[in-house]
Amino acid sequence: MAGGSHAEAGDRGAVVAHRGDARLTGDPGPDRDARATALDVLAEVGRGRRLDRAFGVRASAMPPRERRFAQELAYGVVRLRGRLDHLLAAEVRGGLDRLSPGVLDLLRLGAYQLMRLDGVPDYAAVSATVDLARERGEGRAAGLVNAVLRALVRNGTGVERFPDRERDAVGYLARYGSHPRWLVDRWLASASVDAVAARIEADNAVPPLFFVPAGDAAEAEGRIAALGGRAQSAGRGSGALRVDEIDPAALLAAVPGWIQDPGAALVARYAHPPSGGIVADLCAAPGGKALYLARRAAYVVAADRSAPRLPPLRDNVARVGARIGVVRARAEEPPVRGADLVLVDVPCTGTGTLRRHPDARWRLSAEAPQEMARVQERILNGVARSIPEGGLLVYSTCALEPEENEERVAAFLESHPDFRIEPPDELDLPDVGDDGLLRVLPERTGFDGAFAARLRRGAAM
Ligand SMILES: C[S@@+](CC[C@H](N)C(=O)[O-])C[C@H]1O[C@@H](n2cnc3c(N)ncnc32)[C@H](O)[C@@H]1O
Repeated sequence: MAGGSHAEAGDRGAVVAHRGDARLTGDPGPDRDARATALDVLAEVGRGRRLDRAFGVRASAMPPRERRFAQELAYGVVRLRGRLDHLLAAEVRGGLDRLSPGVLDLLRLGAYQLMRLDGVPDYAAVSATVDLARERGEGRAAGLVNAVLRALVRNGTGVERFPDRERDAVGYLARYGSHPRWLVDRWLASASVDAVAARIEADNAVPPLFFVPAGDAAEAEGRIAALGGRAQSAGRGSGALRVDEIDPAALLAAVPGWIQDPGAALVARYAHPPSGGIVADLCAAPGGKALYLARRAAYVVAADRSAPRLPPLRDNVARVGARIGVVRARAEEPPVRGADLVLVDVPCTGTGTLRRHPDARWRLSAEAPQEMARVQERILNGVARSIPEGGLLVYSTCALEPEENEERVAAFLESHPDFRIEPPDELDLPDVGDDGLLRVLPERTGFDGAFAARLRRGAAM
């Protein structure tokens, strides 16, 4: 069973906390609602909707306890889909392909409760799933659901039912680790089984709640304690706090600051604009890095090409009261010239943030890193033209793939010999390598993965 209190970030940076120890209350009503909501969310994800959006819409009006249980179920099933399907395939005669999407989701939901939730007795998980099948008009499948889940109870859901790690590392990592095989193959091409296993374990963890105070950290910690929460530094120079035992909405209402993973915070910290300088953040929505940069800069221009992503960005700026102007613009046609520092936090595969967006692993294709690399190259080359002599350009992603990171930077430097890597040496950040690049690895830090290159235009002094 997953323990402790956790949080998942939504697309807009909104975070909903939940406990891994969600358990039956003795009142079947709320738990039934949570299971039904989780099933609706899974159906939407199956139709191609993003998990955070589907969950945000479906669960926003639920009472907190039911919402946490629904979140544990929906996020948990998506996160461990590969593991669940391996177990279910062994029990369903004829294979999973013969099942309708609705019945497959019901089985995943039931199997997840059997596998992960000690607080839900096996009999309750089975009978609640069978009841849900009947309610959903899947009465003809209720017998199958009952038989398959009972078989799982009998046969178990442990690691011994999966390919052996020594004999079939790819099979073990893909199935027990619940990651697509192409991604496992890709990572194993440049890292050991142990290293990939550690990354996969990090991806399958429920992310804690992290918060960046707008002002003094000690004061923020005091306010969090007064609210009954616990805060401690996330470390590694991120400036973020790990916060437990507190509802994110209560935290945001009472303490000036924003919710942000330390991996993302480290990109903004590493960017390190000149104190009192002008910054342009050209892929800014929903705005976490712009808010962080505004702590040091005199003014930040936060631009994004996406109209629907601008209102949440504006809301975040207004809530914190930061010196940030928001505009709609394409990075290739920057709305400001002559900034001291330009950040392009480009769209990417997001392979560093799979724990926060567990559905992304199933959406991505093996071609995605190359496809994203072409988009990133276009943005980076377009933005470079607006960087003045002596100015700084920071390129960043939340991906872990070399095509999107090191190879992009190498190709850029090759075609732009007037730029060079210039890390912020005065900061002493442990995730900056000897080559001056920032690499935040989930398996090393417990943070979301991130990459950044701080580039100066002009000859070395
Ligand atoms: C990784 S997200 C940025 C996250 C943001 N920096 C933060 O810290 O909250 C990438 C953003 O780039 C935007 N985007 C994609 N292509 C763009 C372009 N050509 N010009 C400007 N923005 C773009 C997307 O709309 C998306 O909001």
